[in-house]
Amino acid sequence: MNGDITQSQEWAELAKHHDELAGKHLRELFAEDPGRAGRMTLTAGDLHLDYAKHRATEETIDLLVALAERAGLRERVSAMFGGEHINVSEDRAVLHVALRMRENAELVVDGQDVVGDVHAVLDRMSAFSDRVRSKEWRGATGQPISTVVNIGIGGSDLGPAMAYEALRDYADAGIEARFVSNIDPADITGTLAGLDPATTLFVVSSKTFTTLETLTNARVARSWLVAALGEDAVSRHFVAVSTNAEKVAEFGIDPENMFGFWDWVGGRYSYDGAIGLSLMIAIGPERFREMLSGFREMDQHFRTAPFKANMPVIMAMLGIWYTDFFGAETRAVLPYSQRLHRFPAYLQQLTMESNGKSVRADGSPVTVATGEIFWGEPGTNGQHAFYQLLHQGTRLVPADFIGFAEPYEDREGMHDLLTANLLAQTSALAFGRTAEEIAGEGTPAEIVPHKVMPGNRPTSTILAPKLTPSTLGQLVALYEHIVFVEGTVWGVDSFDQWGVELGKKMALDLAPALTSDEPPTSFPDASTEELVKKYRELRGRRV
Ligand SMILES: O=P(O)(O)OC[C@H]1O[C@H](O)[C@H](O)[C@@H](O)[C@@H]1O
Repeated sequence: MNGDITQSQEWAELAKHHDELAGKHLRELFAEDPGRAGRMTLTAGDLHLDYAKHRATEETIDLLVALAERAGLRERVSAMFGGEHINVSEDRAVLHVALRMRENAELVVDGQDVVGDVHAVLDRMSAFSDRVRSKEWRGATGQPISTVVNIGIGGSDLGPAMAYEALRDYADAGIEARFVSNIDPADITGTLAGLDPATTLFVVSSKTFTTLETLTNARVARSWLVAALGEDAVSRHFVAVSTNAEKVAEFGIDPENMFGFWDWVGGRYSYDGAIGLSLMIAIGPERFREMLSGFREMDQHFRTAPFKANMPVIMAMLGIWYTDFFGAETRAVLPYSQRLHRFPAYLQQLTMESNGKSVRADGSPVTVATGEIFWGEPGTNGQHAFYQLLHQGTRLVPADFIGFAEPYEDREGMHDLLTANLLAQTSALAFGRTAEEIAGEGTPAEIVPHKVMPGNRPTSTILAPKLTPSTLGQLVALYEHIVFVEGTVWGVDSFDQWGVELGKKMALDLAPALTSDEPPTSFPDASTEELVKKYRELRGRRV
């Protein structure tokens, strides 16, 4: 819908329903309807979702689905998959879903054979990965590659870094991947530590190939390599992933060794394409394609399942429910999988860069909160750190718990203990413990209030058989589509990120004030002036 969805009948009905439901405890909801535990579940591909522990009834779900309909979600989904320019502020199509379409699918957008081009790049990536993995590709001294270093930031780092960590059990060619992103020199220093230039391959990943951090790190890596092996070694040790062939050539990387993508893939939606090259080298093209089939499975589900049985739609609409009706500020993502330890960080960019917007796609201001704040850590570590606030704090923090039935490798029953923790936490969060229950255990009266567990804290539980390339793809696509649905309801452009531009430009403008021999004379503001002076003083520069 155009305009302000909060003015719709559907929104008003949800507001009214919220007034009726907000005072109800999950204990009551389960007592009134014990069958909800069996009914409020969904399956998509290999993922099983339990959403019974939400402060919602079937009526809530109906009303939320009606809101999604009202927002025009159906048409928006067709528009995205059909290649319409739904990224309006940049006048671009939004086609990360094309990165995993089957080779025989057809999609021509703005005169471009999108699927053909995607598969041509995938084939080149596969051929290159195979050469590196089979040791046919050799470094300048004739030695095979043992470490791939991805140099990128944001979407050109978080995706492949998260996925490599998630799938490192599948890295079977003896090739380690490392990731460097920060312009803090400590990052590249740590990344290069212990590496042998002769066996190191750098993948410089940048959609624009203009990003300060990435180009700076790439230059440092280049000097490190050249110092050891000479200028001629560069072409054997540097490849690039970018949409900008000209800048890649300018940097001195042979366009033959560049893997492309297109402006219709947003950085944070890009690791299932060429940005995933370092991951593909580590786990192999076959596993990478299994991951793509997982993405595809979720795409298919999202596209075809009725909204009431649609996992991304239900999870997204529950996100709207808590954000806009309960006033929740954040959403925790708690993977009970050490391998997913970078997943919350990855989701932070995916969700917050996409939906952290104050104006709608047409430029008009939004009238409700947008953009959930995602955060989290793997269980059980989080339990021993911040779960106290989740259980007994004053804030409402809806949480997504993610678990797997099979470990890649178990040790003395540890995996079952891990899962027992997940289940215990969601149960305690939902149902808590009353003062009577605690007093009944003989707890002294003055301690009882401290031990009361209020409960009524909502969670989703996602269970999958095992963390594999395919289930990872399903999981990532699930959240991509959650972002899409929420963005559609809020009416924002989930595919631009103008808010990060100003800071980047100001950093470039400010750099000379820090480094100049002469004390600078102009500053953006009085506070920054003081800080620049303090910094110069601490660095021993003239003030
Ligand atoms: O891939 P690049 O062009 O180097 O961009 C890297 C990152 O930088 C930007 O500041 C954007 O906010 C991100 O969306 C992007 O992923």
